Amino acid sequence: MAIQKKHGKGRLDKWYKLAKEKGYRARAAFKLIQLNKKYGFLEKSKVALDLCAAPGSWCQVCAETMPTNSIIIGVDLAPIKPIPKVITFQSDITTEKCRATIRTHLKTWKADVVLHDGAPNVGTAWVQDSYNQAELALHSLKLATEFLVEGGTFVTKVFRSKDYNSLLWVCNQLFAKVEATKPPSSRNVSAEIFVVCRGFKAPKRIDPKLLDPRSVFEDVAGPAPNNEAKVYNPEIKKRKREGYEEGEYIQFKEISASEFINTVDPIAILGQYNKLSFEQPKNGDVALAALDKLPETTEEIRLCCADLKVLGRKEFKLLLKWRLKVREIFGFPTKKSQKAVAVDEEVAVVENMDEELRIQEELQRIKEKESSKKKRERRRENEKKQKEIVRMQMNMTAPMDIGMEQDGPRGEGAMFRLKTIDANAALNKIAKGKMALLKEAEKTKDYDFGSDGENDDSDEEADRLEEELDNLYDQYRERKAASDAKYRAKKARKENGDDEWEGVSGDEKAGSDEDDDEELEVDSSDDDSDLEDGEPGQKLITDLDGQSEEKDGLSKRAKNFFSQGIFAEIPGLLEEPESEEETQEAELVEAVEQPKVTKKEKKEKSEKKDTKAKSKKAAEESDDEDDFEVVKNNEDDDWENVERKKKNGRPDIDIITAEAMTLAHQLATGEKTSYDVIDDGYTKHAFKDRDGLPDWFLDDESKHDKPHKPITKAAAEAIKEKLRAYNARPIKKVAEAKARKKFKQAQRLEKLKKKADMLVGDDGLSEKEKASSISKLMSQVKKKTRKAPVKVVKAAGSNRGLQGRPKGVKGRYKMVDPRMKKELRAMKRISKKKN
Ligand SMILES: C[S@@+](CC[C@H](N)C(=O)[O-])C[C@H]1O[C@@H](n2cnc3c(N)ncnc32)[C@H](O)[C@@H]1O
Repeated sequence: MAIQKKHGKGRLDKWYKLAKEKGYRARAAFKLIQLNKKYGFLEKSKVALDLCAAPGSWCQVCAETMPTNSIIIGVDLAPIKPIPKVITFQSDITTEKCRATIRTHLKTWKADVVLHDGAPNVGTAWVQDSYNQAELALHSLKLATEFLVEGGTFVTKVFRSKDYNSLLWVCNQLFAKVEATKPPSSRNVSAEIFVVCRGFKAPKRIDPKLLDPRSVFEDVAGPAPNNEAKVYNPEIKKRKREGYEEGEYIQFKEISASEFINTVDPIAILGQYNKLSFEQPKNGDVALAALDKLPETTEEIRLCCADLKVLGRKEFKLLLKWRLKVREIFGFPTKKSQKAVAVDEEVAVVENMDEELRIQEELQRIKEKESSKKKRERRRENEKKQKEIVRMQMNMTAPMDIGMEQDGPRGEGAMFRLKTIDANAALNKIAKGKMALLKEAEKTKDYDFGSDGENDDSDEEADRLEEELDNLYDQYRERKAASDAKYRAKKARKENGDDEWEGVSGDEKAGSDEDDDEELEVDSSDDDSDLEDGEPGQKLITDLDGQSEEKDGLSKRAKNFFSQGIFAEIPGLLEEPESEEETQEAELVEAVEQPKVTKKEKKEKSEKKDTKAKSKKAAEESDDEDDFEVVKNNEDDDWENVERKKKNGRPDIDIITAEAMTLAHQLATGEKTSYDVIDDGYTKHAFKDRDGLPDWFLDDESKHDKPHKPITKAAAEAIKEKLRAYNARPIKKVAEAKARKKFKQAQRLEKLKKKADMLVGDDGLSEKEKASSISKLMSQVKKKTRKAPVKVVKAAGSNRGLQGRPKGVKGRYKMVDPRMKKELRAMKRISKKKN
């Protein structure tokens, strides 16, 4: 069966597109629209309760279909973004609290319609994993019985599972009409089915057992066992109608109706398949053609064959009877005919049955073996994934490792074999494993548009896996961000439009990421933020250091850095507003526009290339480590051995700066031409196709896809110098205290200046007087204001028990208790005596 791609361009089906067009939050909206078209329950409802409503497309449909001023209440584990005219809240529908909240919203009203589209395992409902779909549906039914008005409608989604019939039975006890239907927008391959229950009977008393998952799903008997199977294989176990295997809700199995007639185990077919098909295969099936034409193959039989998973006991009986009839017509052995033959040729029949039995057993054995092997494989894969997730949670691995370790059939990583994972149903298990991890992120996550949260569509599953991986990666980044002050500082600067390195190397920046700026980033960012708070001391640090203003188009830190002595010889470095990277870029553009190169320049270029190649070769010879590059120039000794140790796998920003400096130097001294720079720009990474690649992959790639550029000794020295300067800096508190002191001094000086100016401008004073007053002022500033000593006040007489300042005491004081003083003295005396 062709499964629609849900990734890239071809991922979205028509319902998705339509939902997007119409502004619905999920394509699930169309399921309700179609159900309502068939049964028309919304138009006449004034109060609707939507259980498991996130992201809210059903609420949207209710709001636009129900009469104005209707009351619509939506509840979900996940938050629902506000919808006009809809009351929404976050709660678990299986809890008492949820019930109470609904009650407060509904007050004394009753709901005309209760909707339930819940699906555990999906969306943010990880915590509810213990509840399966049927249990959730039963919980919603329980709420419906409490809030529905008599004659009201209840719509619920159910997966065709072993509990399906039990649930239907319970619905039948409570509603006048119960119909199971599958709207066209629900995919065929999906095991979901919608049960529309109309005419709520509103019984005065409901047996609690009726709505208790334990009793409902255990006590209600399944369809009666088939006797015919016993005839052929008395050993065969009692048939279990389990519906879809756990986690394999997406399987849709179809078998030809003629095979059902032929089989010796009709029960197995009825249990395992979804449909008995009357479609002729390409090579033709005579028996099927005949079967199709038989009057016994009635319309009812055909209907039953169309969807075996919704059949009840009665329908199964009907199909089995039909099979027997057809077998008789076709002359196949039946129970009756075998009995007749048994009278005449007893031995032969026994032999026949034995043979059949043997085959049956053999088949059963093979089947069991295969399924247990599959299970084992699945478990192993899940365990592996689980371990990886744990490792990732502990920051032991990058998210890219997940799913990449195994090679697919065509050599691709497991990551790209979403369908395989899907088919193995490993996804659900993985998802369960990641519950804890995802819980948090899922809480805040926006519902993915169009993925309406069913765990039954293969492409949705695949989409979910991808979403999960994306989420994991986002969480990984968030966690990193949370633990990484540098990252936060950088982010804050970015938001303030003050990203220092933006202009220096825009491209490098993406790759260099958060750790690049090292300590400098932390400190300076702190300073910056403090400055905003208006702390004078810190403002002073920047001001006094002369870093606060941007000049010449260079950022303050870059300017500071390039103003070091080492760059003095390089002409035009500070004046040039453009960074090296920008220059490169501009030159690249220029090169594209003017591709012609003069002969002289070409020659120059090839010479330079040779030199470069030589130096590279020398470097390669002496370098055998991946993250340690030694670059040497054979001609002069101006090159430096630089340890290109990366920080957390990312290139060091200092190295990048050094490379930029080197290039600037080379350009300034004419060692390199602009064409060399252009040339260097054409690496194998330059024109990489990044379309459709996930973020985490691109992020990781960008850490390693930068060609190493040479670094001169001078540049390396500058880096070392910079680091030395940073290391020599006092700790922040000391620096702050010093700065505060300086600031206060400056303030005092400013005050003094003002006063002195006033004195000078005072015409009533002689020059001598002016001079003496100014020198007085000066001495006052210099004089240290001594703090008055603390006055000791006895808490005796009128001061005893006094609260607040004693009379006649000015300045700082301390109350002392004379009795305590005496007692202390006495104690001392006694201890002395004892000694
Ligand atoms: C298929 S989505 C519902 C889509 C919704 N009908 C719409 O149109 O947007 C299934 C929802 O069931 C919710 N859910 C699952 N278990 C739940 C629970 N115990 N209580 C509340 N919501 C639950 C999930 O959070 C998820 O959002």
